[in-house]
Amino acid sequence: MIEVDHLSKIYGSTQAITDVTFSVEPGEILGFLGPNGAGKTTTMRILAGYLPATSGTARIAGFDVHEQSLQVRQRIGYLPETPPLYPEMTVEGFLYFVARIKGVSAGDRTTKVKAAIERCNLQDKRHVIIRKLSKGYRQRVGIAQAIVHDPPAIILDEPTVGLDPRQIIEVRNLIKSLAGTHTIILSTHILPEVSMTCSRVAIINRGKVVATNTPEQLLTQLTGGSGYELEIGGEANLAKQVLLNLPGVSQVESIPLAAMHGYSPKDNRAYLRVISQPGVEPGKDIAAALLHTGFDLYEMRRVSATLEDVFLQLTTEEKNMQTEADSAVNEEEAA
Ligand SMILES: Nc1ncnc2c1ncn2[C@@H]1O[C@H](COP(=O)(O)OP(=O)(O)OP(=O)(O)O)[C@@H](O)[C@H]1O
Repeated sequence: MIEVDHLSKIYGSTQAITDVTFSVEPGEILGFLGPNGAGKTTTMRILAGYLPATSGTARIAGFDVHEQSLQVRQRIGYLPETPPLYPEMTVEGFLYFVARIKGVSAGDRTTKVKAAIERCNLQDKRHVIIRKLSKGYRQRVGIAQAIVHDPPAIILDEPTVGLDPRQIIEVRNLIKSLAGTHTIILSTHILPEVSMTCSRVAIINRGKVVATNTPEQLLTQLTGGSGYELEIGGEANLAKQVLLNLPGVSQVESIPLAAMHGYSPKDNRAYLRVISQPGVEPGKDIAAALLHTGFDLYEMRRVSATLEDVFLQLTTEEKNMQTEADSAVNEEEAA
């Protein structure tokens, strides 16, 4: 239903997105997840036909977002980061207005507006002026304007930002209720939003899609399942060599500072995460090998990888690689 093929966008000298490729199947909710500045809004605006790409193509229901923007706009609902509302209109008046400009025929408008109001649970507010609504209700009106012409595809850019926890749950439930009959892209920087709402996730970092999969498969693909976190006394690289030689150990990495929940790092200690092969329990061997080779073992605990680990791993590795590349360029320039 939505096909994005090698999209890139350059603003002046800023490369906002590079070679972004993914697709969304009919009825699916795809979470488009990335840290601030990753390129989510740029991608969403291109898909909605509001911004031309520098290169690449995107198709919605078979129509090119740039070449056939009129057909595309009839087939998508778009909720930008700031909903486009007319504050002096009533909820119902505004939805009639949007239905008209989205090309809903006069005969169909009443049914469509009524359906959008019911779907977004706005019955009590239909005659209220938008300016007087709370942020949560305004967001519902934003979603109602996106779906009033009953489009097959919906693009939501950070739909729960600024809402209180109760409103967040309501808006997430509303989005989930739209899946199946609609194809949805939900852009967000909030991890739990993806695990709670989406069937698949594309992770974007520094303008590039670094992974696309179901949340469960991302965990298996990138971490191989569960593992252990260790706090040891001694040199991290030596310990990594010792541990990588053990049967059942597939990966050993330093825990990034940002992911050190519950640890306050101390000098001369190393903090490692050991990933074990699925179905293997190498805990006893890890402890024995470390003590045998002269390391102190201060803490060892079993951990199940979370989507947060995967997200941090993907977004931190990319950053590290980029920092290394940047410093290589700087060294070359200095030489
Ligand atoms: N109009 C613009 N002119 C120049 N640079 C821009 C423009 N819009 C975005 N950028 C840059 O492009 C990059 C991607 O921005 P974008 O808004 O798409 O990211 P985002 O993932 O939506 O971030 P956020 O979650 O903070 O909204 C950033 O480096 C941003 O500074």
